[in-house]
Amino acid sequence: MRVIRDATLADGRVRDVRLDGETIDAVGVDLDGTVPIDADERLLLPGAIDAHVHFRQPGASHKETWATGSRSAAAGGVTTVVDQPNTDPPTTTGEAYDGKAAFADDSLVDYGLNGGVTESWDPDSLFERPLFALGEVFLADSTGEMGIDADLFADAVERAASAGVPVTVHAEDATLFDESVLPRGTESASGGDDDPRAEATARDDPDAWSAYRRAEAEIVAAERTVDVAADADAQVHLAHTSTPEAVDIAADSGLTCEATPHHLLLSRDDYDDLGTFGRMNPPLRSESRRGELFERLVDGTLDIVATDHAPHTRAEKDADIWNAPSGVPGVETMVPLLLAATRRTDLTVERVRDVTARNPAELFGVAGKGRIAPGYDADLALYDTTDVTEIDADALHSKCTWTPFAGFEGVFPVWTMRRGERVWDAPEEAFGEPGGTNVRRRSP
Ligand SMILES: NC(=O)N[C@@H](CC(=O)O)C(=O)O
Ligand SMILES: [Zn+2]
Ligand SMILES: [Zn+2]
Repeated sequence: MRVIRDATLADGRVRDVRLDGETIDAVGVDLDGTVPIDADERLLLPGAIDAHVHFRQPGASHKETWATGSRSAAAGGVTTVVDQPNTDPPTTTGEAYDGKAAFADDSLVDYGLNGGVTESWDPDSLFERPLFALGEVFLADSTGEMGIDADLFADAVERAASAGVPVTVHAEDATLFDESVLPRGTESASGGDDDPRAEATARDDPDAWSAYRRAEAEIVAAERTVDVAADADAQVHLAHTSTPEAVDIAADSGLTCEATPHHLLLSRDDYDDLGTFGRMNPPLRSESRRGELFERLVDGTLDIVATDHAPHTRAEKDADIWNAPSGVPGVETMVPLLLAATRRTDLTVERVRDVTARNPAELFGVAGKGRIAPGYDADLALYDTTDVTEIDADALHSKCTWTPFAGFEGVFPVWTMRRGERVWDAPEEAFGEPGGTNVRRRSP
């Protein structure tokens, strides 16, 4: 059996980790084994579970594919991804689920597939499939225009609850967006010559996106989601919460929530550098809200970090703020950014382990993942925490070829293992073979 020698675990203990095929056999000191893999006291983390990615197939393979997206994941220490339903066709029927599952065969990492909700969804066939979760359920339009109304949302949450499937929610209330900042003639409320909105308030600077999809729209939608979850007695998770208020609402009411690296590390102050490449939903918030969100990462209030990896091409993003698509890539830079942050903030490596692996596995019930312990999958990534690099878009592997984190510090994995198989070897710049499996297809 192979033994990873002298790995430093997140809590600082130095241990050997013995592998039996795809599984961790033992964690201990001076373990016997035939094939040694030297960790040299570098940091060994459980492979991260990114519960929120958009890998764009079917329908938009010019932005990302399962092959490119999953390589980007592996090169960032992520060994499981959860794909969202706003593809083309949307994953709102059993047939669409099966179609996406065929694309996911190309995945280098393990995965879950979510089901989505639109007026024309087919819950009967959809819930026959092994959904990772129902979601993200869009309470406002985002990429894919899958925003739904309150009644359908309540129905969908009830269906999920009776099927025992968790629900993840994109919580923004479009009726609270500030249309006064829109240019004349763009939205439903805009009229002709008698448009009531003052010319002076219309904006076209990138920060206008944050002014438009303002924080209150998320906070109110989060509150409404709490009520819907309680009525249905459902397990509900708030996706990409961008405000400390929404995190607190979740924490106080039995919901769980996630934050993205971009909402934790970027703010409205960064539009000067990012321009329209900084447009995403929910949008970047004030620097003070960003700081309060980061505090909730550090202090344990936040349940998980997930990336909302939402690639669009450079050409697509290079438009005015009202026409650029929403979303930024992130699956490859999540763990590297968080590990680098442990060097200059109060964030601990144990917390990074928990929010990227242990907690997502526990709260979504992912069998056999999220821990370095006997019986768990050998999903592992090794990091040299003294090797801090400056993030460079050219060195990343997403098909979109850009990152909002260029120039940020990152600690990237030396290698990444998916169920015992090396899927990324940084010194060799070599990927393994596809072979990712659907985490909901195995017996618990
Ligand atoms: N976050 C985004 O701005 N965009 C996402 C959709 C989403 O998660 O809302 C995308 O798929 O492009
Ligand atoms: Zn979303
Ligand atoms: Zn998303």
